[in-house]
Amino acid sequence: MTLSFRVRVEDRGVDVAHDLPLGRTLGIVGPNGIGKSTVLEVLAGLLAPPSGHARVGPRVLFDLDDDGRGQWVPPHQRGVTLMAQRPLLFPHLSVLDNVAFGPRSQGASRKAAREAAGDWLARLDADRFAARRPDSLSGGQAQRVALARALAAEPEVLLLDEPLAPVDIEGKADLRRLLVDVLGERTAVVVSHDPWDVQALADEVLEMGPFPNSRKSN
Ligand SMILES: Nc1ncnc2c1ncn2[C@@H]1O[C@H](COP(=O)(O)OP(=O)(O)OP(=O)(O)O)[C@@H](O)[C@H]1O
Repeated sequence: MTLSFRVRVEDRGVDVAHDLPLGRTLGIVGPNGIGKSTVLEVLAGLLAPPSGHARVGPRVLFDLDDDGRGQWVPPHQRGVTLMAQRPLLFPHLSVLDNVAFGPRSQGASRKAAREAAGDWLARLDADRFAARRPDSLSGGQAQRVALARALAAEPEVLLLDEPLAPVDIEGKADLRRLLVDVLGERTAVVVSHDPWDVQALADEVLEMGPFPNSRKSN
């Protein structure tokens, strides 16, 4: 069973395909502006591509022919969570309620959602921020909270866009270790500029080059 996709967004010069066995992590690398974030946005359902397909095992995320006809599943029904480059936390909610948002919107009771949020924050060593508002956090702290929020939604596929970019050099090694731990047996796609991060986190690498793309696996 795989996460298989072909993502084509011609006006952004993007045309890539990959088959990733479920439970593994794909690293996407390539120069600025080549379309790495675009691939994640399409998989998450935030950007509707003109054509192409993506499946998680037998489950279709989208499957569109060259005329754009076919199936397109909306973001909240995909079981796919994107942690974007800038952690987009809700400013009016506490850290705990930000993380509880995913389970809550999936139908968990307020108490159960908060418990799950507390557990994830503890696992990411961020439980001491639980009562704070996002605007009082540093970039690295906010990134841990954003990661806890993404994981608390229990996605089948986790997409991470430059997860270590806002973290300073001291915090990087710690967060990288946590990521290695939480990515474990998870199906994930990680975009990163940093070869160390890719080496540490990814089982396979998709290298995006000028259209048409080049590919490699390690
Ligand atoms: N919202 C948008 N509307 C139109 N074009 C966009 C939009 N976002 C990105 N692009 C264009 O799509 C192309 C791919 O951008 P994308 O952000 O996916 O690249 P990237 O590889 O993730 O870049 P970086 O490494 O700088 O984050 C670029 O040419 C960019 O200018």
